Amino acid sequence: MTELPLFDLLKSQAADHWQDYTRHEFLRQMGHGSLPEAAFREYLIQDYLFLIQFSRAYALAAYKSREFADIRAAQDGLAAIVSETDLHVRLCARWGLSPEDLEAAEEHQSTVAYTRFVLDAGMSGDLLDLHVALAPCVIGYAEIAQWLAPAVEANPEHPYAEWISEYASEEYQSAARAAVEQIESLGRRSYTEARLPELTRVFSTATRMESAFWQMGLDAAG
Ligand SMILES: Cc1ncc(CO)c(N)n1
Repeated sequence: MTELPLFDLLKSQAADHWQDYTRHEFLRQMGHGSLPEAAFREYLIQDYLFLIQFSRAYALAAYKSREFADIRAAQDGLAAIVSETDLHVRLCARWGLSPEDLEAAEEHQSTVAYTRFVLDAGMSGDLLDLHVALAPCVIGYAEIAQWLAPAVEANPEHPYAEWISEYASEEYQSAARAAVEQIESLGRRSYTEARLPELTRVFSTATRMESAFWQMGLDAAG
């Protein structure tokens, strides 16, 4: 058993990386509304490709499950990811990009690195390893949106209102709470202290890959 809930323990082990990810320069500029559209556009196109691979990772979580409770958690995670892509399709349509255009885009190395890392962590490990690799994604975005939401409340014309509101929505926030609960549930069943270094490595790597994903957007705007 751990003293802290497992998710909090992992977050504290990776505190510096978590801070870099959830308070990244990309997000500061987004919050101020000064993020160049080119940065957001590159990010959003790559994120669509990212979500295809993340859907596969949730499907892998279903495959790795032995109980319906875990299959349902994977199904709910998969459904949340698939419905998240409506945002991407809607926003990209304004730039004249269709879902086919998005799917035809070339994957950036940051997208390949992050998604294949998560899939590999899941394939080579057990269900807890996989959910730990998935955790920074949904839980981090929920935290980020809570941080940025006041900027939208102060300015309904905020250029990134739609994106921020999506992740601040009750639906997304509750998906993030379910992701924490799933980690705790798996932790109760299969966490041992001997697993902490490897779980920390998986969690930290995924968190670092999230920062690299924001950086890819910033780099695209020069
Ligand atoms: C890179 C990345 N991380 C997390 C999320 C949240 O689902 C997302 N859409 N993209």
